[in-house]
Amino acid sequence: MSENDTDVVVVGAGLAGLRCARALVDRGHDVVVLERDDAVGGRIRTDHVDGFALDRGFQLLNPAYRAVRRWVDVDALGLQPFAAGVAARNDDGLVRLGNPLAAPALLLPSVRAVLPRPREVLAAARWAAPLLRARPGRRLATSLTTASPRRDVSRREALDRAGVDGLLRATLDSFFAGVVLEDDGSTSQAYALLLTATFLAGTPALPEHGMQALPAQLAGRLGDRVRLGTAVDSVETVAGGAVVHAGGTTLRARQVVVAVAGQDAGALTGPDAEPTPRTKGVVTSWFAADEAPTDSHLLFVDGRSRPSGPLVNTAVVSNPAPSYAPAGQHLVQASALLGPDRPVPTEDDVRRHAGELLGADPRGWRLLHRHEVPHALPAQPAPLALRRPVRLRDHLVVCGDHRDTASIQGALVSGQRAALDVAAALAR
Ligand SMILES: Cc1cc2nc3c(=O)[nH]c(=O)nc-3n(C[C@H](O)[C@H](O)[C@H](O)COP(=O)(O)OP(=O)(O)OC[C@H]3O[C@@H](n4cnc5c(N)ncnc54)[C@H](O)[C@@H]3O)c2cc1C
Repeated sequence: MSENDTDVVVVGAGLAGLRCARALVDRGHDVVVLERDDAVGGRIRTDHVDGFALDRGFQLLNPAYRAVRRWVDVDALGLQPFAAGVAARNDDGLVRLGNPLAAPALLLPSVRAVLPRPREVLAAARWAAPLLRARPGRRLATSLTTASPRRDVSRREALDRAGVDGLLRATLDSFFAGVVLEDDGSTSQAYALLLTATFLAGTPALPEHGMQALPAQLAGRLGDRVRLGTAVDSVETVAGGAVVHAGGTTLRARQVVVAVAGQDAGALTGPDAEPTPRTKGVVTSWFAADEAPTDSHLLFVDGRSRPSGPLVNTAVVSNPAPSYAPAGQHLVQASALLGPDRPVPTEDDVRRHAGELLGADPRGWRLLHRHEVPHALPAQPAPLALRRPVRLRDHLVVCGDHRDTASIQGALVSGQRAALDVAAALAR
């Protein structure tokens, strides 16, 4: 045994790798985490520009995620909640729809928006009915996916079958486009319902010091077990363990956990890796404004019959999250889909569309930065595969959001599952 030997090497310090490492350390194992980048967080990083906090791609933390409630000190993050709803620009103006239980101020606007549309409301209720039918006492995710896995269809098909159209369809479609990063309705209906339940259970928010505070908190408990700036070149399983090559260093461990994003995993796990998951991209433009374009704390979407594009959503982030902008300044995010057939939109188009949705003149806004994230999320088509195996072979385990749901919740759960599998193997 060389001096480098350890029980477990975890490759990657995103949420999955950090959760996995922490669970193993708590069980008394020696763990080393190797991270390629100069900080932990993976897809959850925050840049600080001219006093503004700019997350690398707009995203929100829902404190209702079970994994977050269980493994994150939510109070320490100083969460700043958005309003629990959306503002949809439609052909007649702006409507505000929300969960009145979480945001009582949205009760009247929501009632006003849906009252003239009883048929649409009934259809939307039909679409969401499986949420009500979920068996009491079972986890919703399990209920939705194991009750009738073969019946899971795309969210487009489910909405069509339920007859959802008009304003509610346009609002649901544009809202989901920004969450699951596709606007063709290809995401699993079971996953769309799971997300809906999570949005009803909790209000998405931003930590006081930016989204990166979340992985930073998880890493803080690991101390110098995390080695930054260490890109792993290869992982080799050998008799009794695995060997990890990183730069000039070789590390031998009894178990290795590859906790990198799905599109990068195959290069390290070798020929028996699962097929690389299809990913979806997003580009977020961040603007500074001297005047708040609106005082709303909502996310704005395009619910018009002919959306002008290119944005899936926009928001004045500093309204709900004042810590994201210096005093007297305002921060606007504007996000568009990114992919092979979705090039980065021009700044003029982004500015125009954000101005239309927010009902403001965008000409004075200053572009602070544009984050292009081509592999933001693994696709979640139907039928939803909720729990993919984490053990690839003896001494080698994988985790990451590509093993569970494409979310903060999924990444944390996959890390925990990997840790339990590794702990069991170490005990043998
Ligand atoms: C723009 C955007 C918006 C999102 N919005 C939401 C949202 O609102 N709500 C939600 O729940 N989820 C959201 N997500 C998804 C969520 O952020 C991810 O699911 C989660 O962060 C994935 O964590 P992970 O640990 O699986 O992977 P990653 O974060 O990708 O971590 C993998 C780590 O491995 C490292 N690595 C890769 N290769 C190597 C190597 N060879 N050697 C060493 N290290 C390596 C990487 O640097 C990285 O740190 C969003 C994601 C993005 C990008």
